[in-house]
Amino acid sequence: MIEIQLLAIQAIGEVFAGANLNEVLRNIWQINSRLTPQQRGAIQDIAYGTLRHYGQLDAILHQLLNKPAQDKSLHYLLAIALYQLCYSKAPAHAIVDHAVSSSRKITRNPAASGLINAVLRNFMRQRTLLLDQIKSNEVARYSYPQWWIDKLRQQYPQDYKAILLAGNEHPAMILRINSLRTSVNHYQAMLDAQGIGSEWLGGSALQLIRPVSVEKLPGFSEGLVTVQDAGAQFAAPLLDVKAGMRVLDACAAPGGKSTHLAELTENIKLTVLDKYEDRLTRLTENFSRLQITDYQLICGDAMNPSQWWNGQLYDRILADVPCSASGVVNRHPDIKWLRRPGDTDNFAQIQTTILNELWPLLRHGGKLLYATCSVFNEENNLITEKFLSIHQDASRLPCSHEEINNGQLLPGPHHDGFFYALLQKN
Ligand SMILES: C[S@@+](CC[C@H](N)C(=O)[O-])C[C@H]1O[C@@H](n2cnc3c(N)ncnc32)[C@H](O)[C@@H]1O
Repeated sequence: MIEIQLLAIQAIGEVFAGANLNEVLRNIWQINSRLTPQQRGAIQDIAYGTLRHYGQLDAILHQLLNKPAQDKSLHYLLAIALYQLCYSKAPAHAIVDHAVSSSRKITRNPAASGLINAVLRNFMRQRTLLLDQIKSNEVARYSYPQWWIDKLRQQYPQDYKAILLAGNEHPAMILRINSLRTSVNHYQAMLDAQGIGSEWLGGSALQLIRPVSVEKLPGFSEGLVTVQDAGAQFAAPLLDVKAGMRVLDACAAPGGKSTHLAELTENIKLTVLDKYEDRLTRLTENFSRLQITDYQLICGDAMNPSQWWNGQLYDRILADVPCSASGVVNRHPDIKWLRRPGDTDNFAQIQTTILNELWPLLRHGGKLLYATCSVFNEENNLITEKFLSIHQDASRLPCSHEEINNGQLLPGPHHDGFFYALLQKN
């Protein structure tokens, strides 16, 4: 457990220094190639769980420490051990013993191991009282930065608590059945035969009762299914693509929504664009696994179509723009600690530019779907309302789905948070 704790500390330290958790873990796996799948799973669980509940764990530490630990690694070690004590089934004495040993690997200062031991044992003695004392502290209760809580309360006075809590749940594993290759009923029977329970959510979406690794999914490498959140699966059907149409996915990588477009309608002229070469590599892997070969790939900037556009208008455009990702914190708990209050304004500028630049590429009568995985209004309705006020040739079509309210799909047990605005050129 000591090595697991130490690598989890490294991951959390790098996230708080500004790095993306997935990339950090990928690097840790690469450098420590001898880690077993179980060890990787344990590190991942501790890193994700500690970040998911960091507001609470940090508040407990503030109660227990007279002053914050000088060495940040010791602070993260305490947070990790508290996470394990509160949320794991590991025996408490083993967690404390291992934390003390881990502290010896971090520093030779003997006071450090004494501190770790005293703080953790103190927590175990006063657990109920300490948890009670931090109840009135919102950052501790919800485990989000205060500005994030305040923004959601202001924008969703009725729903903000449910949104915050949904972001702290373990994400569901949802599959999209490739309708070109199989059917929902048939694939569900294949899952049943493997002892993998699932629930149909509508359309091509099946939620697994318990997540499994993709290698265990029948026909995964042959392209029968894709792992994709149910909310993300709303995008392709909304765009209403017909055979023969020219379709642009302007922010396409890693290809979740564009592969869905290709699965839903055969014989479309699909162009997939993304600004980043490395992300396009992942996209091509996904296309080839799903055996989709008929598409045009462009590495280019959606903010600057003059660099890559050949002048032929599109019938449909998907603009799944870069955003704060505030609707998918359940999958990426690092996001809530990495974002800063001003980030939404920066994203809004990029989103507005992409929308304005893509609009001239759409033919008259054509449709553009503006999408984000954010719940912040500045990236969603505020962008599209401003766009509609400036572009007289644009109108907004309804996104008819009972769960989508004014374009916004709030995160819940069966899907993440998304925003969709379907715009038509008149
Ligand atoms: C929300 S993700 C898209 C997810 C994708 N649609 C899917 O369903 O798998 C946004 C994508 O936009 C890309 N991106 C960011 N800025 C861009 C730009 N200026 N032009 C084109 N792509 C951009 C990012 O690399 C990222 O892959």
